[in-house]
Amino acid sequence: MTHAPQRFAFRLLATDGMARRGEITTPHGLVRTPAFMPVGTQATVKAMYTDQVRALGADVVLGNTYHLMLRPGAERVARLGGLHHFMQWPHTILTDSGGFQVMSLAQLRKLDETGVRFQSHIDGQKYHLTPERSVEIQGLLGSDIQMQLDECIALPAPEQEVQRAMELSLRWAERSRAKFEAMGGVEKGQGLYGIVQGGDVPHLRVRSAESLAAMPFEGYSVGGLAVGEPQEVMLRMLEVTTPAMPVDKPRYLMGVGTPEDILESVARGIDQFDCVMPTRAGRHGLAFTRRGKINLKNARHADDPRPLDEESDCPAARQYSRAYLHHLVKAGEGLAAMLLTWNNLAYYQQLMQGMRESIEAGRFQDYRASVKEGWA
Ligand SMILES: Nc1nc(=O)c2cc3nc(NCCN4CCCCC4)[nH]c3cc2[nH]1
Repeated sequence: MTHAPQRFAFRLLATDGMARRGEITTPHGLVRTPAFMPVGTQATVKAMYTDQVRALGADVVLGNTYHLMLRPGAERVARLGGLHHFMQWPHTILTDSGGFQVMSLAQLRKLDETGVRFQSHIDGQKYHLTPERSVEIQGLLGSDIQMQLDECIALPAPEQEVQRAMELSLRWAERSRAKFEAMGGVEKGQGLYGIVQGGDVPHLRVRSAESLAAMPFEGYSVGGLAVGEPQEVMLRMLEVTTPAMPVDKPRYLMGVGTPEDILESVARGIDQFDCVMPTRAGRHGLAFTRRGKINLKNARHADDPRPLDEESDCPAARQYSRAYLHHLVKAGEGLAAMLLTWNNLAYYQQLMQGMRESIEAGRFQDYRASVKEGWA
């Protein structure tokens, strides 16, 4: 008899203040939290092999419904065996639902109660993305952790606009959930996350979180942040939002962030993160290190024989001189993006591992202080 796959599960292993150490079980393995999820928008973590991403300690990578529905197409990926096989990543995949990317990338967008109509930024083809179609696409891709379709608005925005978008997202949460259950996602052990909206308005944040908590989502995202608001506004919204979220489900802060953003957000109860920062910055000559950021475009590195960080266990940080990396960046060599992306993802995963260990040991505040000292 075909044995039913294990159900999606989250175990809280330790807490230290609001910081949490947990473990998510998905159909493709375990996700250790706090977790940083490298972004693999078009079925690749840019400039990296999947084995390398795994070797750095990543348990999950992020894919995007918007990009993959346009190219190569969700049905085509399904015909070819699903996204895990297509990109040769046999571990957990989380996918975003497309709403955020439509609003930031597509042309001629029209949003209404049914969903969002738009034209592809690639070839102008017309699409109608609904909560149901977004879940269907994520199912076709074989995503282990799926997102509801939501409406994320830029900040600052008038309160009635924030309320309208938050209430629409709640109605779309219901429709996304119904489609996910009709497609058998629960039985497959996949998870669907509700996304908390509410902008920078505390009582709307709490209403959104409490309404979603009444629905049986496997996890909850905090959306509508990292959209141009100051860091202190983002952190303040976390302080009002995470206490209103279920304590026994994963919490995912979308699109965040810098190492400092992540440290401060773990301190306020967030478990999962994704951001293009380490990979995009790597392609633009920027290295994240324990001593802060280094811009390798800068001529001051031209004769510097030192590596980025001789104590790092990542070859990109330990073996190559800053002079060489500066040369590669100035020469526009592809190896520059490869080595700096490798270094940056290594740094982010080392930061997450350090947080996980410090929470287990009840020493998160000491770890947070020591990391910040290094940047000073
Ligand atoms: N479905 C969905 N809903 C959101 O409210 C959302 C909110 C988000 N906020 C961001 N911020 C990304 C910020 N990023 C920082 C580095 C440079 C590129 C932009 N990504 C997001 C993705 C999101 N996805």
